[in-house]
Amino acid sequence: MTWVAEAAGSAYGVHNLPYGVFRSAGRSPRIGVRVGDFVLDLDGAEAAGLVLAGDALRQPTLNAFLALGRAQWTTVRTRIVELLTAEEHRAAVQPLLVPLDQVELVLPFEVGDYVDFYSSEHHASNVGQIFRPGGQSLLPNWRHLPVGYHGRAGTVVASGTPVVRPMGQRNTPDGPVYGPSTRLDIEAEVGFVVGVPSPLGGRVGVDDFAAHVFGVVLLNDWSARDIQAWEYQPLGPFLGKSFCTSISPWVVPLEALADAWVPAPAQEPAVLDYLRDVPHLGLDLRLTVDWNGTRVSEPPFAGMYWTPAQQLAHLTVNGAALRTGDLYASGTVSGPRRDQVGSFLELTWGGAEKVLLADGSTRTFLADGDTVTIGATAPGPDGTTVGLGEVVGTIAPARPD
Ligand SMILES: O=C(O)/C=C/C(=O)CC(=O)CC(=O)O
Ligand SMILES: [Ca+2]
Ligand SMILES: [Mg+2]
Repeated sequence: MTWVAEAAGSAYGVHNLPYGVFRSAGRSPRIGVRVGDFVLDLDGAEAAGLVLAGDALRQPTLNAFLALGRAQWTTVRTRIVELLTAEEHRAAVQPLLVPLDQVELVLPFEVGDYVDFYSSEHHASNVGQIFRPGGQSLLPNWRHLPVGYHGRAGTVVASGTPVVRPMGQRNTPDGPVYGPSTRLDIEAEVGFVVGVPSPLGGRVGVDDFAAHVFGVVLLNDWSARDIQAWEYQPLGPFLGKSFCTSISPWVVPLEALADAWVPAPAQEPAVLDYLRDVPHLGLDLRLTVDWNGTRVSEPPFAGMYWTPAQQLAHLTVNGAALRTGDLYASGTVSGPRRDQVGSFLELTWGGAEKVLLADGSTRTFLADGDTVTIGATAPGPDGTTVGLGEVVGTIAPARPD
C-alpha cells in the first residue's frame, strides 16, 4: 500500500506508474512517473541517488530510458514501488511529488518512425463500405496480413496541442477545389512505444514483442476525410492524415497491463507462420470518446483482429530496423455496434446521420472549437483499474493563404 495520499484505490496507484515528461515552476522538461494526482520527479530522484538508471532518468525525453531494455525497466519500476510504499523512504521522496495540476505535460519521447495499422475488422469493413460502396468491404489481403502505412513522425504532438484544420484539395462534382477541410474527423487508437531497437536486416518475431515494446499511449489520428477520399488511391493515406497525430502524455508500461491480456479473436484463414502468435492475445483496453463533453462512443480494444505482437512481427519481417522511440498505432478501434466506433465517419455513416451533443447542437464532422477527449482504462491486479490517461485536442480554424 502506498503512503501517497489518495493514490491507494486510484487508477494511478502503484500498480500503474505511467511515465511522462513534465514542466513545472519554469524549469526545463523532466521525466516523472504519475502516482495518484501527483508526479514523482524522477530527475530529482535519480539526482538524489534514490533510483539509479545511469542518468537515463535525467534527460528531457524518455528515449534513453526506453533504450535500456526490459531488465532495467523492471529494476527501476520495482525501486519506484519500494520508494512509494516503504514508510522509511517517505521523508526523502515526499518533496519530489509535484501536484498534477501544477505541471504541464509535454511530448514524452522523441518519436522515431510512426506506423499506423488498420486492424479492427469492424472499422475496416465500415470504411470499405463508406469509401467504396458496392465494392468488397474487406480487401482480399486483409485477413492475411496486418495492413498499415508509414505516417509522419514529425507531426506527432502532445495531448492538448491545438489541431489546426488542414487546408488541402478535395474533389467536388465540378472538379477539385482547394480550401479548409470540411470533413475533419478523429480516429481513436492505441499506440505502442518501441524501446529496444533492432538491426537493419533483422526480424523481430511474435515472441519478442515484450523485449522491444515498452508500453502504450492513446492516440488520435486526426483525419481529413475529404482530402483522404480524393488523394488515397493507389498509395494510401497521405496529407489527409499527416497534419497532426496526438498522443496521451502518459506511457503506460506493459508491466501495468499484465492483467489486461485476453484471447484475441480467432483468425480464419490461418495466418502464415511468421504471424502465428501462441498464445494469441490482445489487450482488454476500454476506450471512451467524448465530443465536447458528450460521451459518443466506447470502443473495445479487445476485439482487434490483429494483435500488437503480430503487427510488430509484420512491421520488421522485411528486415526493416526498429529505433528507440518508434511508434506504431493499432488502427482505429471500432467494435460491432454504432456506439463502439472509433471515428465520426462511422458514427455518422459518412456524414449521413447527425450526432446530438449535450448542448443541443448536432454534428457530422468536427467544427472549429470542438474538443475531443479519448480516454481508456484496463483491468489491473486484484480488481484494480489501470488508467491510461487521456488524449485531448481542440480544433483551431484553418489558416488560409
Ligand atoms: O480504407 C481506407 O481507404 C482508409 C482507411 C483509413 O482511414 C484508416 C486508417 O488510418 C487506419 C486505421 O486507423 O484503421
Ligand atoms: Ca488511423
Ligand atoms: Mg494522423
